[in-house]
Amino acid sequence: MTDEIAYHYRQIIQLLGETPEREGLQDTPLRAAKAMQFLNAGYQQSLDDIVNNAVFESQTDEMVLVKDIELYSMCEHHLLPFIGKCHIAYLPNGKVLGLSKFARIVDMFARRMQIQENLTREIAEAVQDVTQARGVAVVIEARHLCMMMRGVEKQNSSMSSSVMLGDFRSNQATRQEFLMLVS
Ligand SMILES: Nc1nc2c(ncn2[C@@H]2O[C@H](COP(=O)(O)OP(=O)(O)OP(=O)(O)O)[C@@H](O)[C@H]2O)c(=O)[nH]1
Ligand SMILES: [Zn+2]
Repeated sequence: MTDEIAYHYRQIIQLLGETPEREGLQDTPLRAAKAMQFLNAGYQQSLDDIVNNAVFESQTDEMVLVKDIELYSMCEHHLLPFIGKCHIAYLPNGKVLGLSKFARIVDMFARRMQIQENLTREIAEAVQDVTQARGVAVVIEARHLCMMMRGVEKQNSSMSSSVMLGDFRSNQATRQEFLMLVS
């Protein structure tokens, strides 16, 4: 698979006007193939694998917030990166999720071809699925290189997207508390 992707990268490099045989580019197709496979590794993962049963019984029913999870993904329109932060909160319902698993869930969905809105929803639904929480809230703030390096070339714009499930959707005070904590 890696060799096949590398073969196509070699063709692309040539079509873009470069000489794939020149010294600096000789190993580039293979490196690029490996990098692209890493950035799309989320397709090979499942929620069960990454959560690995790290769900623990707990009587806490207060909001748990994991803030500022770094996020690197690729926009599905241009295959260029979008980079930002993800904030996840949930209202436990007898179970809590291992802390590192929030970042693993973000990475699993970010390492796929995405648009930010769908990524936000997939993360929220996965956390809901695993924790059976009374509510889940996810906010992503990101900058899209397809808008910065090309296209409209706007360097300072960023995009915020959010998904509120359960009590975060139905209870204004809960939603406000979350938004205040992440702002
Ligand atoms: N909503 C949303 N749009 C995105 C995301 N990533 C990229 N896009 C947009 O997808 C759109 C694709 O538009 P097209 O007109 O088909 O493609 P294009 O000619 O390359 O568009 P420009 O970027 O405007 O040059 C652009 O408006 C991008 O800014 C994302 O995560 N969410
Ligand atoms: Zn794009």
